[in-house]
Amino acid sequence: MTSRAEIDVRPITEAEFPDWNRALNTGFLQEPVVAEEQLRARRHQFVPGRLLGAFDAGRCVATFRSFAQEVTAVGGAPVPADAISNVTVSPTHRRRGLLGRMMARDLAAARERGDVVATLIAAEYPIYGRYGFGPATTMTEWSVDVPRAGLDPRRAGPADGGRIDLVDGEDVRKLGPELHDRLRRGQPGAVSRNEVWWRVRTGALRFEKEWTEPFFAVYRSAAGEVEGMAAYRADDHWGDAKQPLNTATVQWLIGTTPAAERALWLYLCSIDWITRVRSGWRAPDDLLPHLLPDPRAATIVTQADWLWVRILDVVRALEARTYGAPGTLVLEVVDPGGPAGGRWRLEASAEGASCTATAEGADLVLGAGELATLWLGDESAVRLAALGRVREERAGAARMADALLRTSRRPWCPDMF
Ligand SMILES: CC(=O)SCCNC(=O)CCNC(=O)[C@H](O)C(C)(C)COP(=O)(O)OP(=O)(O)OC[C@H]1O[C@@H](n2cnc3c(N)ncnc32)[C@H](O)[C@@H]1OP(=O)(O)O
Repeated sequence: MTSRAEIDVRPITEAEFPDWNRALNTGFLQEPVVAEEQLRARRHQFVPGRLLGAFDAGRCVATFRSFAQEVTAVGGAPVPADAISNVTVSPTHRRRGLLGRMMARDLAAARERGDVVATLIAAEYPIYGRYGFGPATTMTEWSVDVPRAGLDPRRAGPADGGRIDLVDGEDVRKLGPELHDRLRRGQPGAVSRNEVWWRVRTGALRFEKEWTEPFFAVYRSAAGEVEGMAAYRADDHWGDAKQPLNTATVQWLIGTTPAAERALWLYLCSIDWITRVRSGWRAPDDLLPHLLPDPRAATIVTQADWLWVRILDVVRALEARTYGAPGTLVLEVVDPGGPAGGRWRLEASAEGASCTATAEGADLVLGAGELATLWLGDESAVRLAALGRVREERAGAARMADALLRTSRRPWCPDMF
């Protein structure tokens, strides 16, 4: 077997892209042969320098891709992020440090470029904490038992003068990007979607062999503004007594106003034959259950960590966001060999925040992963202190951190990437 040092970790060339994709599929336990059409489509994600591979005797045995993204901070500012995806190590080469080498290389380059954070969606919880990532948003998926929800079956469309129309992929590519941009400007934790995202979700680019068009629904307000959009599929399931028992599964649903969210969810829960609606990946405080006369008709089927964040630049990350109250906190961030380590004085006020390196005594001591977990406002410092993951050096500092950092609505990342 080739020794550790002989395995080359480096950016791939475009000519190596097919071999890299074979390794990618292998790592994700998918059919290793990637057809020419899929390769052509996936090539749109090839950015020189941003796809790493590990090569053993010329064969690709590990993959890693990062791309430019923006993640919305609390308060709405877009923050430049190094989004990480397609992380695999072939089963023949696991636990020999290949992920560690690829991650170190990518994070160093991200820091060099000036990215403020790195982001990813973790396949398994234990993988990324060691690299200074912390879970920063939570995903909840509901299953709605439609007959139990208590909706009036005579209801016909939105009651607010708005309307819902079914559209095709081309309309989605036209209307979706601008709608989504409005959504993410107001949604902490949301990430940017590039053109490839829209093309893949509408079948204009086929990353996978099997693709069929879902239903696309658009909500327009009484004033004619596009305020919401959803993609959903329905299965074909009938009961023994010849009654329809179909499930609608939401692929994605975005609304820039509560009226749009209400209209789209009530639409989905009132389609004839549909007796169950799977919500897809929502924020844990999504309106959905409470739009139903009987909220218990919506049961949680999945709840898990979702967007993981790694702070690369503490000053810019903390200055990019707004705070729930004015106050001063000195944070000692433990990040051995990493960019977030040090003691930082955060001064938050209505005018914004300033963050500077300081030699003062710390109020709170925490790891880089804990800082990332607190950054989008979803987690409580008091809770992390109770877990022993944050240490108070000044009594009441964790409570103070919560007053500053936490938000009234929870952050949400609608996307998987
Ligand atoms: C953002 C994304 O793309 S998420 C997708 C992640 N990919 C997958 O889940 C695909 C299947 N899994 C894999 O391909 C590999 O197991 C990987 C990529 C998760 C890990 O790759 P490896 O090269 O084995 O990791 P590496 O050897 O660098 O491990 C570093 C450390 O993390 C630990 N580790 C790695 N993966 C895991 C895991 N799944 N669970 C627990 N610990 C893990 C290792 O034990 C090691 O710990 P140590 O330093 O204390 O010995």
